[in-house]
Amino acid sequence: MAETFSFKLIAIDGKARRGVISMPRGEIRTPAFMPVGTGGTVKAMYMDQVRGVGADIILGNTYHLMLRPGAERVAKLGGLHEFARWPHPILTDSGGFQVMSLSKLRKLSEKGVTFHSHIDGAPYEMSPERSIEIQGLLDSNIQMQLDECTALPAKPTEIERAMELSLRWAERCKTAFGDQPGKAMFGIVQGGDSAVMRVRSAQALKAMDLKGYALGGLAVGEPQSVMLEMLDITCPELPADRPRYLMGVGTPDDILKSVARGIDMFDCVMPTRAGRHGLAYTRRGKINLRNARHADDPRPLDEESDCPAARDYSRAYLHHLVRSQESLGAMLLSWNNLSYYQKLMQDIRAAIEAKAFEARAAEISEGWARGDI
Ligand SMILES: CNc1nc2c(CCNCC3CCCC3)c3nc(N)[nH]c(=O)c3cc2[nH]1
Repeated sequence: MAETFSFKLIAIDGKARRGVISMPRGEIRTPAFMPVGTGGTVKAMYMDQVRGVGADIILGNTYHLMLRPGAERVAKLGGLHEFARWPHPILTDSGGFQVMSLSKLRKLSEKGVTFHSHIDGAPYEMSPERSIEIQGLLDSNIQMQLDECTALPAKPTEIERAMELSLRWAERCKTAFGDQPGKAMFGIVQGGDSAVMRVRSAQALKAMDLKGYALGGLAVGEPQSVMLEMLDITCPELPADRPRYLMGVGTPDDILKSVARGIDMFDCVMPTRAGRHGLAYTRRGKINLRNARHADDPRPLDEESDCPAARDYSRAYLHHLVRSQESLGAMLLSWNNLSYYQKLMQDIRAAIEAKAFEARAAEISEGWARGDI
């Protein structure tokens, strides 16, 4: 265990990077996929299973946890690691993105954002300082700055306003965070789909000498080509020796293409949310187990997988569970999907070390294209 936060690059293949983040709570192998644990739980999974499929870090959700059960309550109970029995690193988002997408009657100003809880309508205020305070109360190991994510498409003046506000909030978060050796506060690059704004945001955040950098304002409905273009423009402006986190991404294809452009960390609700809706990720693409064609199929999802959910249950049984809305359906498919995503990241890390990333990425994509699932 390291006393401080450090990022080491182990291998580089083109722009793809294999690295490791060392922190007191443990190490994070990159490129990393971080399962989303919104209310202090990775839905339908035991934390032992989450660890068992190979996750080194999970996400907590400042917005949800501050509303229920409350950040001060979690702190009194020993912090999120104790509360949720996850002893490894936790990254928390700052809450701004969730406020704008979930809460009611929200008002944004220089000071921060005021809003009413989507749960009981109670009024709240989230300033950069309060967001960092809440993430501290949760004992989060990697804390995100409070930012404003611009929905796309947006007018250039709107993109510039939100990007500049986010930079001022980054400074305030850096001041509020202070110096916490074993923890990190990441800045978030904004700038919408504007190359000029992205470069300005990245350069200003680089000057703040932060421990890590997220790319925000993407995966908000823009075409994949636009997202990838923003990566091509932004990554070269960021310091090579700090981790880069692409927020909210994504599908396996998004991940392969983003690793190829220099991204180290990902988070996405897809594998767990899709699992709860009967969708299974496999080496040969996605399977919708609600579909009647699986009703008599005795084959498992993937006989070669080392995950019991993929290897020991027939598609007919999974189809039955999903159709009957049995909890075990969501549990087994979430397990399968997270296992698939972690296996994908393991493949990616090994391929970069072997300087064979491009070829391996092509093989993985062919597997999906082949279908016959
Ligand atoms: C899905 N697409 C997407 N997600 C974005 C997210 C959220 C990432 N996921 C966080 C977890 C989800 C629940 C608990 C934490 C973004 N977050 C911030 N702060 N800023 C963005 O520009 C930002 C942009 C994002 N785009």
